Amino acid sequence: MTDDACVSNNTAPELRSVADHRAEVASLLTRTPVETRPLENCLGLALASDLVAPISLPPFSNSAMDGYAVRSVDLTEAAPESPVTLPVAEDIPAGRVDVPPLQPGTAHRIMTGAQLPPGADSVIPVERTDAGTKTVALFGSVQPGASVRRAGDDVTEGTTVLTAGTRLGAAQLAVAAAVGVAELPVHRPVRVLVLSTGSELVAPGGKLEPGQIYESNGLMLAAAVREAGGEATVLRFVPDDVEAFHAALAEHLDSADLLLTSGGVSAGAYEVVKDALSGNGVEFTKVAMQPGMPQGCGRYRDAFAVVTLPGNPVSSMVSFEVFVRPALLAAAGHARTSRHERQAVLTEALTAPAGKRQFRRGVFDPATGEVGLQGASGSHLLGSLAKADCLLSIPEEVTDLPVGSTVDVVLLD
Ligand SMILES: Nc1nc2c(c(=O)[nH]1)N[C@H]1C(S)=C(S)[C@@H](COP(=O)(O)OP(=O)(O)OC[C@H]3O[C@@H](n4cnc5c(N)ncnc54)[C@H](O)[C@@H]3O)O[C@H]1N2
Ligand code: MOO
Repeated sequence: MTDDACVSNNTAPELRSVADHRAEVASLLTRTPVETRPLENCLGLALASDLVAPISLPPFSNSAMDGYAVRSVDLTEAAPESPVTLPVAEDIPAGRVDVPPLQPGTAHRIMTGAQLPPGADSVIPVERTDAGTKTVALFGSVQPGASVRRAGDDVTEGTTVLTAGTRLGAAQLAVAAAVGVAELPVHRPVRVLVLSTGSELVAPGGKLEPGQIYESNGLMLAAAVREAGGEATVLRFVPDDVEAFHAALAEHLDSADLLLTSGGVSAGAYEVVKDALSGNGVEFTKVAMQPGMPQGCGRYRDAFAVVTLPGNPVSSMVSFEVFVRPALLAAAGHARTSRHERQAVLTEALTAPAGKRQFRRGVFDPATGEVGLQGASGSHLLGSLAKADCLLSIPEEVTDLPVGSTVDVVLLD
């Protein structure tokens, strides 16, 4: 989510703006240290310094096809009705290291990826030959360079192949391996302690009594942290004892960078998160946003950073997207901290509260550039959230959007 998506001067005066709260959350997390990891342990992490290619790719000129390495001048007269026949002097499978030069008037049988012999300038695919092994009939001419992958035509030795801050996904890890690098300097993942509170919560799989619900925020937030390249540990705490809450946190003081809580922060009589963290470095506030109004953040007893998210599942997830995800990515060294955003055409009318940035769930159609709403605005509508692939970001001053309006959408996948 870019800064522009949320900056507005039209925030309700008693509320903190989305941009201010996001900056506050981001300021709590410092850049994680750099460590060197084997490639297989780098998925999703950010590269800490530029990767300069120690070799070129391809490292040597090689064949793009299974066929015959030839000199194109030897085939100028070749045609389907009048093939040119050449002796097959060598067989070159991929991996052969002693490749003899090609003499004029001969062919080498060659496989995809095998070194092009000196003297050859092109490869004719086996389908355009009689596939002979002693002599071969070639049914057409070839251009110089045909079916040849030149040394260095992909990556040149000594050039930057990946820049610092790049997220290491499958393709990035593959190119590092292809240039022969076995380990990379990366920022250590941010370690997040995910805590959900609420005596109404029952672990999925258990039996529900009337008044109880299954716990879902802990799993959701831990998964969101992991998707953003962080490490998550989930803690569950039943809210009746502030001292027990502090004792539970004390066990993790040295092993977490961020405590992420959900629930227990609004105006109820039993708000353990608020009771335990107020006065211990955490400030609670209301942000001009819907869902996600009750928020809190700070530094717990000069140790880890704390972000308290509202308990309603959609509020929790949207708050994670807007405040926590960009901060986690920045702290872990990622150059790109925002989702892809674009403008889309609304297929149905909507209304939004004045003075608050509203995030509605939607489904975006990339073929038409249209977006439809997925469910109503209620912050308990987890079923709708699970079907959505984008958030519509509706500015603070906008209260009505008719069908056909242009709206900003944040793409979630
Ligand atoms: N009088 C007021 N009441 C409320 C206000 C307010 O300003 N004044 N704000 C409302 C808004 S907006 C929100 S959002 C919620 C936030 O409440 P809390 O963060 O204190 O969350 P809880 O009360 O603990 O829970 C809210 C809701 O979410 C469910 N929940 C909580 N944790 C989980 C979990 N881990 N897994 C699944 N579901 C969870 C919980 O059962 C409640 O239904 O407050 C409004 N009220
Ligand atoms: O503002 Mo609360 O976070 O929607 O329901």
